[in-house]
Amino acid sequence: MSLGYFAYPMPVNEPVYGYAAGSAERKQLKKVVAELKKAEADIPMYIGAEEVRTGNKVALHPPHETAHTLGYFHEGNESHVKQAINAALAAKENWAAMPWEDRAHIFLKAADLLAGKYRYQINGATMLGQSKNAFQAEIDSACELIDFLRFNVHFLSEIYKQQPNSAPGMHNRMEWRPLEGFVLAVTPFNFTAIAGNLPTSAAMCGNVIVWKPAHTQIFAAQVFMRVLKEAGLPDGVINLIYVDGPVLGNVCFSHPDFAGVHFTGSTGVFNQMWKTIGENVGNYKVYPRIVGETGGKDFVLVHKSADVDATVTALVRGAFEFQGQKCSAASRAYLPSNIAQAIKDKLVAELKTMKMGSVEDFTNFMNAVIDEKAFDRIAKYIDAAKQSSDATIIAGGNYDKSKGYFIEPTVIETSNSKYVALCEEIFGPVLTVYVYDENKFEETIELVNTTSPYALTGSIIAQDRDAIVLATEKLRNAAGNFYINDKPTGAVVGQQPFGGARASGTNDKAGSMLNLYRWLSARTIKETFNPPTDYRYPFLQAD
Ligand SMILES: NC(=O)c1ccc[n+]([C@@H]2O[C@H](COP(=O)([O-])OP(=O)(O)OC[C@H]3O[C@@H](n4cnc5c(N)ncnc54)[C@H](O)[C@@H]3O)[C@@H](O)[C@H]2O)c1
Ligand SMILES: N[C@@H](CCC=O)C(=O)O
Repeated sequence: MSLGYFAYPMPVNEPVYGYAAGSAERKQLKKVVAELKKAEADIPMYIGAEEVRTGNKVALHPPHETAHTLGYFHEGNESHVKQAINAALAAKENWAAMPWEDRAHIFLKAADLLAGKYRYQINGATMLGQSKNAFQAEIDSACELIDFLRFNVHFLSEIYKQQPNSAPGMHNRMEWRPLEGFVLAVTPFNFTAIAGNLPTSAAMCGNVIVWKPAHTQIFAAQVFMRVLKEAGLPDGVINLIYVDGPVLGNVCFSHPDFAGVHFTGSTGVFNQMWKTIGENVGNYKVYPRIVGETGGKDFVLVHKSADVDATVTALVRGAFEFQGQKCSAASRAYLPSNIAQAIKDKLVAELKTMKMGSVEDFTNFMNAVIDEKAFDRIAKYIDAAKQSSDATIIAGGNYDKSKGYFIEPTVIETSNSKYVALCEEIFGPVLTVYVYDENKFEETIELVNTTSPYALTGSIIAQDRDAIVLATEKLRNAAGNFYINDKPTGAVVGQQPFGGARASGTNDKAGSMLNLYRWLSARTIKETFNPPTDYRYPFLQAD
C-alpha cells in the first residue's frame, strides 16, 4: 500500500577521511587491519538463507605478503550456480512486490552501516585483500560504495516519478517493472565499490541477483554481503557465489530465466559473454540486457601551453595510484617537445620519492599488484621494452615477487607512435610517453584518437583555451570521461558519471539514471474513464 510520495533528494557525497598521522581514524583503521589479518576468516557463499561451506577451501593471501594467509573461501561448482539461481527466483515475487520506500531503506541503511560501524572493516579488508593503501581503500570501498547506494536511491526515485501525459477522459501511467528473470552480476577485483554496485543497482530496481566476484576481491565482497544482510536485505535477493567464470557462464547463459548481465572487467571476457548470449538467443524468455564496462588505454594529451607541475602530478597520480590497476589509469602520455624534458625530469624525480611496500605501513604510496598472473603479464611488457629498439625505460623497470607482487612504477619512453605499450591495456604501474613536435598538436590529437581500440578516459592539459576547445571537439568519441587539466582517474558518483565506449564497454554510466534504466522494463497502462459503446464513427452516417 502506498500512502504518499516519499522524497529522496540528491544526497551529498560521503566525506573522505584523510587518515593523517596521529588522527583517531588512522589508529582505528590500523587496529582493525591488525585484527582482520590475524582472524583467519572462514568465508562461506551466501545462497538464499544459507551460508554454504563446501569444504573446498581456497586460501586468500595479501598480494604484498604472499606468505601470510588471511583466511579461506569455500569454492562452489555448477550445482551452487543452479542453487543461487533457484534461490533468486524464489525470492523474486516478494521482493518485486515490496514497496519502494522499504526497498530503498535497506540500501540507505547499508550505506549508513558502511559509513559508520563497518567503515574500517570494509577498508581494512580491501587493503589486505587487494593491496590498496588506506586512502585508495577509503575513496573506493567506503566513499564510492556509500555514494553508489545513496545516489542510486535518489536516481531511482526520480525515474519512478517519470510519467506520460493523459488526454481528457483517460489516465496513462508507467510502471517501472523489474526484469523478468534473474540478473547476473560479474564483478572485477580492482574496486570494492564496483563489486558492490553491480548487484545492488539492479536489485534496488526489484531484480534478484546472482553475484560472482573476482576471487581476489572475495575478502572485501563478503564484508559487504554481511552489511546487506544486517541492513535487512531479504534472503535470496542477492546470492553471493564463488565459482570459476566458465562454470558460471555455462549455467547462467543457457538458463531460460537469464534476464541480464551486469559486468565490469576485461574486454576479452565481455566479448566472450556477449557471443555466448548471442548463440543462446531464442532460448531465453526475454531479450537479456547486456551491460559491460570494460578495459581502457587512457591518455593524457599535454599541450605546449601546459603547466609542468600540474602535468607531472596528473601523470603520477593518474598512472600509479593503486599500482595503475584502474580502468581509468593514465597509461599513455603525449608530451610536446618544448616542455617534454622538463616533464620527464620532474616525473623521474618524483617517482624516486615514492615508497613501495605493505599497506600496513602508511608511508607507502605503492603496494603490490593483485596476483602472480598480473605480475607476470606486466613484467613481460617491461622486459619487452628493455629489449626493444623503439623503447627506453626512463624510470623504474624492476620487479620482484619473492615476498609479494611488487613492480616499480615504470615509465617507458618510445619514439614509435604505435608502440605496443601505447596501444594495449597493461593494467599495472606502467606509463608510456611519446614526445611529439610541439607544432603538430592537431596531428597528435588524431594519433591519440586512433592509436587504441579503447575509449574510456582521457585528459587534455593546457592553458591555451583554443587547444582545449580543439581537443574536446576532436576527441569526442575517444573517451566516455574526458578531463581538462586533471588526471583521467577518480570519477566521483553524482559528479562524473563513469563509463566509456568503443572497446571500453556499453557506456551505461555506473551510478547514474542511465544505468538504472537498464534494469527496468516499463509497462504502460492506459485507463479509459468513459469507454465508447458503439464502434461506428460519426463520419459513417449518411449525408
Ligand atoms: N570500465 C570500467 O568501469 C572498469 C572498471 C574496473 C575494471 N575494469 C576492467 O577490468 C579489468 C580488470 O579486472 P579483472 O582482472 O577482475 O577482469 P576480468 O575480466 O579478468 O574478470 C572480471 C570478472 O569476470 C570473471 N570472469 C573471468 N572469465 C570469465 C568467464 N569466462 N565467464 C564469466 N566470468 C568470467 C572474473 O572471475 C571476474 O569476476 C581491466 O580490463 C579493467 O580495465 C573496467
Ligand atoms: N571510477 C574509477 C575507475 C574505475 C575503474 O577501475 C575512476 O574514475 O578512477
